[in-house]
Amino acid sequence: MNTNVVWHQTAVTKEERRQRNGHHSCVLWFTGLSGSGKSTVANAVSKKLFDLGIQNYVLDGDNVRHGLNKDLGFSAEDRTENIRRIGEVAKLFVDSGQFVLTAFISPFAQDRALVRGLVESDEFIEIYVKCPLEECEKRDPKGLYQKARNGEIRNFTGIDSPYEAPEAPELIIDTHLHSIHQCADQVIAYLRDRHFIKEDL
Ligand SMILES: Nc1ncnc2c1ncn2[C@@H]1O[C@H](COP(=O)(O)OS(=O)(=O)O)[C@@H](OP(=O)(O)O)[C@H]1O
Ligand SMILES: Nc1ncnc2c1ncn2[C@@H]1O[C@H](COP(=O)(O)OP(=O)(O)O)[C@@H](O)[C@H]1O
Repeated sequence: MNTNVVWHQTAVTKEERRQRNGHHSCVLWFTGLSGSGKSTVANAVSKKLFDLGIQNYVLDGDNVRHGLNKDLGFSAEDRTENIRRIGEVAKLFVDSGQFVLTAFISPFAQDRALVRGLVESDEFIEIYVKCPLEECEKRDPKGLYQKARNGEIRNFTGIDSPYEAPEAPELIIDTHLHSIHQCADQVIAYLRDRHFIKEDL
């Protein structure tokens, strides 16, 4: 760590940004197996928030791994570093007064706990995108499970790399039981219940 670097207080505060935006800011942390529906539901929620006038942005596993984290692979160490960096980016989004929706497998409970600890307790909502492995394999939107089963990809989550399901997430959405629209509405209902979305919106 560089001890000559000091945190610079910004001229505009998080509270002032929230007031200008007319809403709170927080992390919606989607976690689940590949193909469980993280990206699909996060984007559906993003659109609904956008239509309500809520500033938000989706950070997606595939996209971030093309840029910021293109030096990282899928070993346990690299996944941990992947999530740590995303957590820091998510924190900046919260500071900017926006909702940030993250769609990463984030298979390790300890890594998710680390991110939770980066922000305030009312700024982190862990959403377990629950879907049985068999269903994810059936969907196999990118054909990666097939490759993992054929031994063409190693350390694939759910096949030969572990996924630690959240023990106490704020929300669980069962994407094999409900439609995309229903799952997105479940997230929006949670946000309304907890006043992350104001009553008049
Ligand atoms: N070995 C292995 N295991 C899991 N996933 C793999 C692997 N190799 C490539 N992919 C593709 O990368 C996406 C997962 O990236 P993440 O950054 O979300 O993973 S992690 O949180 O660091 O575990 C994941 O995307 P999603 O399907 O959107 O989850 C896969 O498309
Ligand atoms: N209820 C649902 N929620 C989310 N995705 C669903 C649902 N039902 C079917 N799907 C399909 O499952 C796939 C999920 O893929 P994706 O969102 O990329 O998952 P992930 O980001 O978790 O890897 C998509 O093809 C999507 O259309």
